Amino acid sequence: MSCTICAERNFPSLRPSMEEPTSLFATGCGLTGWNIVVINIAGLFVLMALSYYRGETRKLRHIPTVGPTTPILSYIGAFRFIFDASNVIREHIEKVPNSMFKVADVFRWQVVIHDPKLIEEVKMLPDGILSSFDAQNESLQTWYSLGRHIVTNPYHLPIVRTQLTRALPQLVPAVHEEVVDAFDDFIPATDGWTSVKALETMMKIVARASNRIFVGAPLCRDPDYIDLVVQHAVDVVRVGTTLRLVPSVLRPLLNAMISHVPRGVARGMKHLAPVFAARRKCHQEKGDADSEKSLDFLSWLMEVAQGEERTDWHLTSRLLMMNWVAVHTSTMTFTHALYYLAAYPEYLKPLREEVEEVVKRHGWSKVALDEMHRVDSFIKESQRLDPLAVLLVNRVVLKDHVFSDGTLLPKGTFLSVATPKTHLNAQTYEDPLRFDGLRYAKMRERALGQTLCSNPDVGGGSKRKFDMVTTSVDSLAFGLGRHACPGRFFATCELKIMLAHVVVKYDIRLQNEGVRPANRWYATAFP
Ligand code: HEM
Repeated sequence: MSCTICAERNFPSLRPSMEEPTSLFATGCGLTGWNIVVINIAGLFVLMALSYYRGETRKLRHIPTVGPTTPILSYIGAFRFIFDASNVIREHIEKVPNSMFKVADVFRWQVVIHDPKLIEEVKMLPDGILSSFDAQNESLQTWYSLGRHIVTNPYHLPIVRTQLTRALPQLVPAVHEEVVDAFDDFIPATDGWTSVKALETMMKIVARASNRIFVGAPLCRDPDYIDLVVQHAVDVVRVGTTLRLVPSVLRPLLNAMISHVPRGVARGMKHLAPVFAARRKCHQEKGDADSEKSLDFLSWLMEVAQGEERTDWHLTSRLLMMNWVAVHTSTMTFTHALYYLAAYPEYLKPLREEVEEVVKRHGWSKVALDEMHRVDSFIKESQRLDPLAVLLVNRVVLKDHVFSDGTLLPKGTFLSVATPKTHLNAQTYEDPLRFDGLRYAKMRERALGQTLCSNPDVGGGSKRKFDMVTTSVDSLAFGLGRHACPGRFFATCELKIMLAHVVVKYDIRLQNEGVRPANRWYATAFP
């Protein structure tokens, strides 16, 4: 797949190859299509019998299904779900428009909610009824693939929510510097067009920019470290998806046999141990009052970690996990936006004008990013049409719960929210299938105009309502409710800097001009 960043201003060109899939999961697990089929067939029969006799089908009989529900036949649906989840979900929404439904995943039934009223209910339900952690663990066996210390002690979450988000005004210039350097390294300026593999190149740029605030420079530029953080995430997913195929009693053994994760942590320690040692030494000499203390995630982790979490091994594994949640998600999101930009180059001019005008007034700062409404709108519109997954907001029901439409979801049910229904709702979004890069900027202006007309003193709510960081039933790309992505404030800054840099520095076009490469999904893509 391809885009080009071009000659007009002596700019280089960015042109990813046509064969490159847009879904990381398609290649990311390191499994070929046939491997996936063989593994799934092997696991299929064991799980089919187990799940059927565990009575899951019986317990969820009252939830409509499109297609067969009997054992064996339901697995035809499950295989379709793996390779064509997006269309399976859309078909279900069309055929069962007024109620939740269930789809056969290879490993279980998955109940899908798409009615906006019920999605609001999901958002409000407490962790005691709907668990996000159990859903992550179930999908990717995080207990094994990441380690139980991460699952049982998620102390990184408040750090992402508070320290990272609050430090953004200080961090933005550093992220901008890293983005500029990384683009110069990977797509150096030339007089002509340069062909670039988008996903692969953006992955390295995102990994560098993210690690500038995770571990700081110069480590964020070390090619072996960058290769490790990208590869580690792939290993975690490969291990997690494979472990799901065997009964729980066999998982510790299989994990010990197939996991590369401990090897990844050991490789990471080679890079990180000297950094930890230097930071500890500095702390011993200067104490808490050190005014030159590094402002990065590693420092916050070292400050907050308790007990065994303070060891090099635990700190390294937590930093690799942060890379796992941050780098692939941001790369996928940015690559989609880049493809839209390449497919609709008419947006280059209005985006460029906005960036140049705002940067002239505020420099490359957080204030400037907050004023880049067109850039924000462009990425958000891309997320609306191409979120990370067709099903998001994954939760496990911990206690039997009756929804307001009278549907009972028994304990143990795996539920998700379908993105197409609300993201493509014609009542919210005019001409919803069309890509309109300035859609949210226009919606914001309209709402702000109306609010200011009715009361010139208000308008604060409208100001942020259409921003990328704001989650709602109509904008599910970052999830919803108390477990909505806490890293979205940082991710938004990083991706806006990247897009703003691309539009002022490059021209861009697709190898196959005007034709946006088709998406490829593995199951529902990212959890
Ligand atoms: C564009 C980039 C990103 C996208 C689209 C994205 C999307 C998501 C989604 C959909 C979820 C699940 C939300 C839910 O279930 O309701 C999530 C969770 C999470 N994300 Fe992100 N994410 C991105 C970047 C990041 C970054 C950069 C970080 C860290 C700096 C991060 C940290 C996390 C964490 C820690 C969770 C788990 C939250 C919890 O369990 O409460 N994400 N993300």
